[in-house]
Amino acid sequence: MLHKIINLTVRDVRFPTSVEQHGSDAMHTDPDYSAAYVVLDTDRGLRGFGLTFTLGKGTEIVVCAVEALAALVVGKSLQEIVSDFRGFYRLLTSDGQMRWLGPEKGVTHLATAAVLNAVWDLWARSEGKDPEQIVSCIDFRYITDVLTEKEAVGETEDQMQKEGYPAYTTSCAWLGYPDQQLKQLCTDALKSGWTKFKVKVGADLEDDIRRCRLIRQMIGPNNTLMIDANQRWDVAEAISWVSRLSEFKPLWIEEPTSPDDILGHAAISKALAPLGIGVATGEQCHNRVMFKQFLQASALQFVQIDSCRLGSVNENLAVLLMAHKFQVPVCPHAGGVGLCELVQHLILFDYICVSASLDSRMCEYVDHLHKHFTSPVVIQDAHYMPPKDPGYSCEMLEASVQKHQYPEGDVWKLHMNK
Ligand SMILES: C[C@H](O)[C@@H](O)CC(=O)C(=O)O
Ligand SMILES: [Mg+2]
Repeated sequence: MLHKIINLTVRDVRFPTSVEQHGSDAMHTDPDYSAAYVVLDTDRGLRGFGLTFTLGKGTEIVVCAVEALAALVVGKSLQEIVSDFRGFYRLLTSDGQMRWLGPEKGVTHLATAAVLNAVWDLWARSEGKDPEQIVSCIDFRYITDVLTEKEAVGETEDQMQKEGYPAYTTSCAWLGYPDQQLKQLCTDALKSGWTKFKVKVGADLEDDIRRCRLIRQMIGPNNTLMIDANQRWDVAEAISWVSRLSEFKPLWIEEPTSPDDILGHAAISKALAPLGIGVATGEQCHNRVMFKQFLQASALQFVQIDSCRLGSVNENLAVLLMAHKFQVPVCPHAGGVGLCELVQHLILFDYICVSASLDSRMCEYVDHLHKHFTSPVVIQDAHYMPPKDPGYSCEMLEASVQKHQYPEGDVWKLHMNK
């Protein structure tokens, strides 16, 4: 356990997913799935791998922010960190100068996530953990009015090894896919056992009606449909637009408006409840304090944690526990590179140690870029199977990193010369 961290490297790794419109939505029309990829080296040779997800441009800014945090990590031993992980979390998020850039939001928080994801990976590779130890990593400051440490430790049975955790797919219906591709992908997904599908909406109502009709016809009345607008609308517009799509019976509308508008989400939730449509959000919810207020205001019916938007496992645990207290199901966001690999750990923890329920719960799956990881997710019959390798599953193949490093990797040299 006395692994002293002697070096932190961070690299800008980008995949040109926008070329084929993978990952496209109403607000992010040309996403290049990217990561600020962190490696921690220790004096005893053990390494920790972490990342935070970005969309191409701007990854270099996150890389700078990680570099600015490096001095707080390098020189510490793993034992020193995890014996007071809550304190270490606070050290990273409360640095007297750096916190001015956040606090606990935006680029600095994405950087915090990358660093802490690597620390968690290092810790997980070095030993096993129990729920009490994990809860001791959470900074309860600002949320004790709704959740205390005492309430936080729970237990349940583990059926996951046999059945896996239920998943839904977003990969059939990115906004930039033409109808023919959408049909083909949907046919293939149905054959592979998928029963829950998310469709991107929000750019053009007539297109949405056509695409939702197409998908609903293909999946039939009993499979589940979700729609995702990626923050495209104002509040009133969201209500009227989604009402027009209600005939397709979506389970939820995701990110209908600004991710910061808690009361707006509450108004949308209230208006759409009679139509049987819930509101899902979280992939751009900056921190546990925002989630606290979303829950307090009944502004969301599905909590979408994100392994890289929040301050790593530490802060995600706080949100899982608050969601449990408010009895709101957690359905994590995973649309990005490495997010499926990371978030599978969090959702398994939620089931095994917190919620003990699969009711209204499922984890997002996107079928992109897994081949670049040393321990890619395993999906069987539309379920995430528990990862077997030690660690947090976000180590990338070195060859992939080199090839996709921006701007010097071969992929980008080729791309820029076109
Ligand atoms: C830009 C990303 O692909 C985004 O569209 C992902 C997302 O909203 C989701 O997976 O949900
Ligand atoms: Mg989304």
